[in-house]
Amino acid sequence: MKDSARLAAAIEVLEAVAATDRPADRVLDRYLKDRRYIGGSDRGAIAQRVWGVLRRRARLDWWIKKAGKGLQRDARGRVLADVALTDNIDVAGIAMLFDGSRHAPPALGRDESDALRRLVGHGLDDPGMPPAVRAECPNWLWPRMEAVFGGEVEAAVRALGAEASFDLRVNPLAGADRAAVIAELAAASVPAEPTSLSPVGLRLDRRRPVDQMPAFRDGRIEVQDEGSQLAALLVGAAPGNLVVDYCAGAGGKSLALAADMANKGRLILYDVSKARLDRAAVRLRRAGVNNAERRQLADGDKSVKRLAGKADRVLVDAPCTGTGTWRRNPDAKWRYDTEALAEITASQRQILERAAAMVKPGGRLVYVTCSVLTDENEAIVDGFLAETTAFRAVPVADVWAETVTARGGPACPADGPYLRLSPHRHGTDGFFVAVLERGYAVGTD
Ligand SMILES: C[S@@+](CC[C@H](N)C(=O)[O-])C[C@H]1O[C@@H](n2cnc3c(N)ncnc32)[C@H](O)[C@@H]1O
Repeated sequence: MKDSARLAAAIEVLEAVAATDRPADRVLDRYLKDRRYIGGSDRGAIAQRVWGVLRRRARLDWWIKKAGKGLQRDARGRVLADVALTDNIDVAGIAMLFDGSRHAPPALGRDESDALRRLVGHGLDDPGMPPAVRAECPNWLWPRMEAVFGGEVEAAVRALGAEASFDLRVNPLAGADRAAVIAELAAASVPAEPTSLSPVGLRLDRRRPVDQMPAFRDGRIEVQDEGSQLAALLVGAAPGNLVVDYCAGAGGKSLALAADMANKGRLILYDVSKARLDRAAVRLRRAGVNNAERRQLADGDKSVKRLAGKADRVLVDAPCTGTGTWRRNPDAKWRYDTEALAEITASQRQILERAAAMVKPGGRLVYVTCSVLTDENEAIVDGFLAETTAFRAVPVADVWAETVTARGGPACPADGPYLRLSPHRHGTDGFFVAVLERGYAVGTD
């Protein structure tokens, strides 16, 4: 493929991303699957441009505005600005790539050439950019990020948008042991190190097609961010427990809960999405889990009511804005606004209340999001606790000592009632975890 055809393909993918709610990685996968004739290095170049433009979007848009008329804030405009600002190439060179020939993008217009002339020679960063633009943060979210991260806000938000690490969880249910898996991967020339916080994780040097490896096929490893591993460990699921994973999705955390239960007791996966629960089934089978039930939620679900006051552990991995996963989904940050946030927080509060009813006296309700925003985290949990006397927050350092340090992990990196993980501090995706315990005596509301 010529460079011009790669750029045309990147523009097509970015247009498709803008036209759908599906995550960018799915859109890109589909695009490439439908075009199997595209070779490996071309795929890499297309993906690199697509991810680069998505990660640099705020700064590209700032330059597009500055360049005046000629470039639009759309897929073509952003790719043109990206080439001008990051490829060290002049306008004549860009015109050779955008020449309208077969497989190339349509030829440059005069206004486009003029606008590009105002960009060429500049780098992507500029001292005149507002901090939110420099950090690639949507404007409406910046004050919220400042409230969470204070003086570290720029470093924190930049890290949220940088490239993600690639982590695996080792699965003892399938007979895996961390040191043995490291040795096996090393023999296949895949360097892996133990994760620094999770006692059951491995960090690879970069993203790898692990689904081709025997350790993945026979369920000894799973792809899971270290932050997600920690959230699951903090649930403290134990053999013989009744554990409910109330927003189980495709089962990422259910797999980890099942491992902690050693296949003893009952693990119930709920979700509103049948497609996700179906994907969970495949993963549960591969991981050797045989004590899990999957249930699609419907309104007024009787099976939830039957579990009232029965569960030892209920995990609520709530649907959220995903600000903590921008490293993996850079497109997601542009999909929300204050209205969408208000809808999400209303649903989080409702889900937490429904899930709470299933917890038995002495049992625990664990609320998790992969967002760093106070609206979705402390505000939800504190609002819930303010209206019930049945639950109290267990300080996260206490839970961590029981569930992470006791398994060979380090001391808790946080104090206070809740845990907030973020890439700039912990090298994980952004996560929030609150552990609430139902008392035996006081209030049952
Ligand atoms: C953060 S994702 C779960 C990820 C999953 N726990 C994992 O570790 O892979 C949130 C899930 O909540 C589900 N969900 C959305 N609304 C829900 C509701 N009202 N009740 C239960 N689950 C819901 C979504 O379908 C989605 O799968």
